[in-house]
Amino acid sequence: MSATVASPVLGASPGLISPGNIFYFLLVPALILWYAYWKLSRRHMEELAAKIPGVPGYPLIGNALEFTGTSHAIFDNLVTKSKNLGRVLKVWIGHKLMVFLMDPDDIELVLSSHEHIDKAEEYRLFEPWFGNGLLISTGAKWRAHRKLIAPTFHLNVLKSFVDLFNVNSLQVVEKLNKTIGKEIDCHDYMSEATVEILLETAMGVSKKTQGQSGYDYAMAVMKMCDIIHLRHTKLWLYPDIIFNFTKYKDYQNKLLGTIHGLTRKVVKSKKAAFAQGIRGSIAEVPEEFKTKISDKTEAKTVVEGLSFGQSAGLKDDLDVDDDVGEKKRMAFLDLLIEASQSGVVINDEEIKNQVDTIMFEGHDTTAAGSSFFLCMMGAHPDIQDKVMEELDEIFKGSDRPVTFADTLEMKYMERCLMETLRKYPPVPLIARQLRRDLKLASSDLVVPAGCTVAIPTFRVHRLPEIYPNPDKFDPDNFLPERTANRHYYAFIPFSAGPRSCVGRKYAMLKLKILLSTLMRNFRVISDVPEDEYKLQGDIILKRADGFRIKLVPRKKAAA
Ligand code: HEM
Repeated sequence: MSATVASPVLGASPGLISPGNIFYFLLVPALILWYAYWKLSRRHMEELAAKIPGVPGYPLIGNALEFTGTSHAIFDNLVTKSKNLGRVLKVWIGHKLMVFLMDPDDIELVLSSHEHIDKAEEYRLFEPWFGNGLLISTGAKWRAHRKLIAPTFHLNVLKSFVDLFNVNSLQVVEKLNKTIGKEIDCHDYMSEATVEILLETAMGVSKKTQGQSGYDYAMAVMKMCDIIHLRHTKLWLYPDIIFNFTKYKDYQNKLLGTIHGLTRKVVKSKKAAFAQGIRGSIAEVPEEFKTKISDKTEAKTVVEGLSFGQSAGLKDDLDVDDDVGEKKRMAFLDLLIEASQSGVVINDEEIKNQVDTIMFEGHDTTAAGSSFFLCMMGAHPDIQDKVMEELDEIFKGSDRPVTFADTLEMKYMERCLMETLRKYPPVPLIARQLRRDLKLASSDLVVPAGCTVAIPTFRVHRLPEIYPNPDKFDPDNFLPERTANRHYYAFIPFSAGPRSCVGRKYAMLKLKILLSTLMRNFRVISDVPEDEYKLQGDIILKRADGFRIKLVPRKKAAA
């Protein structure tokens, strides 16, 4: 071979020092150094994690295979496996550590803390949807916005929504009258109704002027949840760098177009009304629906269902009894727009984020809760009879609208609602990012900083030590004598502590008015026993087999 033919290596450079070689010489040690640093920085976490019991996994992927299959299969698998394990359980998903806590004493440490308030990293997938909204924000921003928003769900504001809850509930009855005797998925009806109720109450706009049906919005939300759940379970879709090149990204953009389209319109109409000096909801209430706004003495007789936790001697920012003053007693969007006029506490983009957050949190959770309630009525006719007896006692056959005072009399129905939220908590899992090690109360274990702490409400609500016969639907679980000595953190459908649900009183009042109106008009029939339900826990708990029920009229349906 002639010496003039350059070797591909030597010919490129007379020595070993080519730019390519320098790159490799530097890259390899840099990678080794980075890996050594990464391993070292995780040593503390891995040492503590090694002591926590868990399911054996595989190298590199850990327990990731437990999260494969259909939504229902994943949910079923996790629930079944966790039943036989202890109350603290570790799971590795690739390099990510998740520690599940099921002991109420441990849960209290996390949820009551003002330190462990950061949402888990997995919530970042909501960012394109909610931006920096209350559900996912943290630190000073979260604190300032929580302080601003919590009073807008004060009982005195909620009482002013009673008439609109009534009007909207009767409109659902009219729609359902057309389905008599046919099998329906009641979740479709509940989703549409809960979106429309939110528009007319917390947002204070008329649903008629929004040009897009609540149903389209609700369906877009449901599909967005499917995408987010898919990214939580199909791990290759989790990093944006891959997700952005998939068909799901385009689909997500389309869905967000529908979702943000509605919220933009809502903010625009409210601002226009505000500019004209109009305050409060612009939705119309026909004269016959106008009930007397209850006086302050009634607020003092609030039962535990509305004033969650107060009965257990616990208070948070929603349980303040003091009169917060006329100025602060404004509905959600009214107050945000007023605050934005000064531009200090909240700007326009942040208002949109909060509207997106409340529209999602406020509708999908209550749609699931009310749908499960109706299924429970169908599955337990004896319990349904008792609910009807109580309602007949309160309303004595009259068609009059529900008053706030009536809702306080619905003691048995409230127990049924609580029991529904126990067995089927709409938010089946709450997750936090730990910034500091957490020494557990139930054992000597320490949960390491840097991991995700997951609180599976669905499992906690079925602990046999706390709820004997936990799979039985038994509203008496919420008799005062039974709740009195129960650990407060053993029933957490609305979470608890500083990051508890701001909408819980709104939810309970709305559900009582909506569901009592339905139960005054219909009997629910269902021949699917509870143990045949196929559940899926993608963000919000649902029945994968559909919320199938039939309705028959309790009295002659309106023509
Ligand atoms: C049955 C109905 C509802 C249930 C079961 C429920 C449950 C929950 C839960 C468990 C959380 C904590 C989530 C977490 O930490 O990841 C939460 C937070 C929240 N909920 Fe609800 N919710 C319901 C209804 C509502 C309603 C009607 C609204 C508003 C109108 C609402 C607004 C919010 C907001 C804004 C947060 C975030 C609070 C914060 O982080 O400071 N929720 N909800």
